[in-house]
Order: sequence, then structure tokens, then C-alpha cells
Amino acid sequence: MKVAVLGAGAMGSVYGARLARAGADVTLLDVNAAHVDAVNRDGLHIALDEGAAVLPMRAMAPKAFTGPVDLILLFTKVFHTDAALSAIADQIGDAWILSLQNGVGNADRIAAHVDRAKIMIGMTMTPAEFLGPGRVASHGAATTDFYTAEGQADPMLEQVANLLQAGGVTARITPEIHAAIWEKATFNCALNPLCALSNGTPGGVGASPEGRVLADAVVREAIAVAHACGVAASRAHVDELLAHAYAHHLMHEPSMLQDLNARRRTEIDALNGAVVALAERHAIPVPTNQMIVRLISLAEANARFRAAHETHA
Ligand SMILES: NC(=O)C1=CN([C@@H]2O[C@H](COP(=O)(O)OP(=O)(O)OC[C@H]3O[C@@H](n4cnc5c(N)ncnc54)[C@H](OP(=O)(O)O)[C@@H]3O)[C@@H](O)[C@H]2O)C=CC1
Ligand SMILES: CC(C)(CO)C(=O)C(=O)O
Repeated sequence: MKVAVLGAGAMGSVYGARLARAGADVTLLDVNAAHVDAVNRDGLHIALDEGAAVLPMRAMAPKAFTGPVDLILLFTKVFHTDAALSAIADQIGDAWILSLQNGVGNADRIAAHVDRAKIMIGMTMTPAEFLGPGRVASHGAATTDFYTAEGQADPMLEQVANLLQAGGVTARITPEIHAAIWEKATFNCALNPLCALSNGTPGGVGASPEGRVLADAVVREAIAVAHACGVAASRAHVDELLAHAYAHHLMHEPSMLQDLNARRRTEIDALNGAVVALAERHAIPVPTNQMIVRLISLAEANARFRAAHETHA
């Protein structure tokens, strides 16, 4: 299978490497020129639970990409989806798009660029870190669930699942994908900002009574919103995801903490921000999620202020 990974940072590089190991013909597409150059020059340095390796991989800027490919694995941050798909619009052709990005609303963002019938969406519990140009790491057991956005069965589901599994990903074809995505997003709404705001990790939040009380309030509100939207997300399943992260992702820095530390924009709008926006539509009170959106927005604003102040000092 020919695969392009659009957005080859932490997650894109890890999944790209796993697909290449499974025998796919993989091209990494990323706007980070230092990363693209390092991968082409020195190979991708990847640290996984099964060991560290240096893999020769092909990488390039999206504007240099020429199709056709069978699959485009979309792993930009959600607020870069539009720019990333626009940059390769002429090369997408008949390719399937698979998004395992965090947050809700990914199918709608992608459907602005391609036929909805060629979109697969999903969620992954895989933790990954970008260590520097050409270097990524991923540690901790995890599952990846996906399905077609429109809910139709398609042989491509099996082909992608087989490829991911051959590369060491615990991939599952999950017809109730919208519930699974909401459950994962609810998990992220609790864990990502709580770790980001407290400079903490899942292990630390889980070990703290305050962490658990706050996570519980976020989850209760988000599940009520999912149900009001007609999505049968399961509170029990979110609790299982949290318990798994508290126990197995002890020292992982969630992507939102990595973003704040690097003074990058966070995905708060697609997580707690989306919960707040949908709650307003359904007149559901979500005070904890609202407060979290404000605190993360303040942290982002402070990071921008510091950057501007330091530059001009
Ligand atoms: N990290 C994790 O543990 C997990 C992350 N996720 C989700 O996966 C997605 C990706 O996260 P993650 O890998 O951590 O993010 P990263 O920031 O590490 O990677 C995203 C990459 O996309 C690049 N990019 C930005 N704009 C474009 C563009 N227009 N075209 C192509 N590439 C572009 C970025 O470059 P630059 O840095 O220069 O902007 C960066 O290299 C997010 O939705 C995240 O929530 C899900 C589960 C776990
Ligand atoms: C790895 C995980 C599941 C958080 O533990 C995640 O989704 C993130 O870091 O954004």
C-alpha cells in the first residue's frame, strides 16, 4: 500500500515508521524543514517499547508531494487540517484519508476537502513524543480504533487494520466509532489540560485526590453533552481509559503539555472548547470545562506574551 503521512511530528512519525515496518511504501509530509532534512539525511531515530531503531524513511514538504497514494494518514494538529489538506489538494485523487487526531469534529474538517465517503476516522491511545528533528519516541501499551466516517463497511478497513497490526499497532475496526471518539475526547478533556495546567503526567494526576475530583467533573459534563448530541458515549469506558493512563502512561507528557512547554497553540478548541460550544446549544451547564478553557487560553496568551516580550527585550 502507498501511504502518505500528512503531519509527521510525534504521532505521524511513529505511525509512519510502523507502517513502513509492515511493508507499506511510506512518505512523511511535514512543514518542519529541520525534521524533514534530518529524516532524509540520518534516518528516523525511533524509541519504542520493543527497542530503539534508526529507519531509513522518505520525507518531504507537502508542496513537493506527488500522488497518487492509497492512503493519507492525517496527523497534523487539528487546527492545521485545513492548511495541510489544501497544500496537497491536487494530489489527493482517490486516496482514503484516515484521521486519528484528537478532539471532535475531525470528519467535518476533512469533508471540506474530500468526499466524505473516503474518510476514515478514529482514535488512538498511543502516546508519542517529538524529541527533536529526526527523533521520536512512543512508550506504553495502547489501542487504535477506527471506522469509516459515514458508517459503511469497506474492504479498506481490513487492509488498513492488517497493515497497522503487522507494524505492531493494536488496531481495531470499530463500527461505533463516533462513541469511541467522544469517549477518547472526554478522556483528553480531563487529562490533557489537567496535566498541562499542573505540569503533570497521567500518573501524577491519578495519584492526586484533586486530580481525580477535577477529572470526574470534566468527564461528567462532557458525557452529558455527548448524550445530548445523540452519541452513546459510555462513562464507564472513559473511566477505563483514565485508569489505563493513570497506570500505564505514568510519565507521559500529554500532547497539550508538550504544546504549552514548547509555547505552541494547544488543541483546546477541539476538546473542552467543543464541549462548551455544544453545551451552549443544548443549554447544559459545563462550568468546569468552561473554566479549563479559560485557564488554557490564559496559559497560551501568557506564552505568546513572554515570546513577544523576550524578543523585544
Ligand atoms: N502526542 C501524543 O501522544 C498524541 C497525539 N494525538 C493527536 O495526534 C495529532 C498529532 O499530534 P502530535 O503528533 O503530538 O503533534 P506534533 O506537533 O508532534 O506533529 C504535528 C506535525 O504537523 C506539522 N504540520 C503543521 N502544519 C502542517 C501542514 N500544513 N502540513 C503538514 N504538516 C504540518 C507540524 O510541524 P510544526 O511543528 O512545524 O508546526 C508537526 O511536525 C493531534 O491531533 C494530537 O492531539 C493523539 C494521541 C496521542
Ligand atoms: C497519549 C494520550 C492518550 C494521553 O495520555 C493523548 O491522547 C495525548 O497525549 O494527547
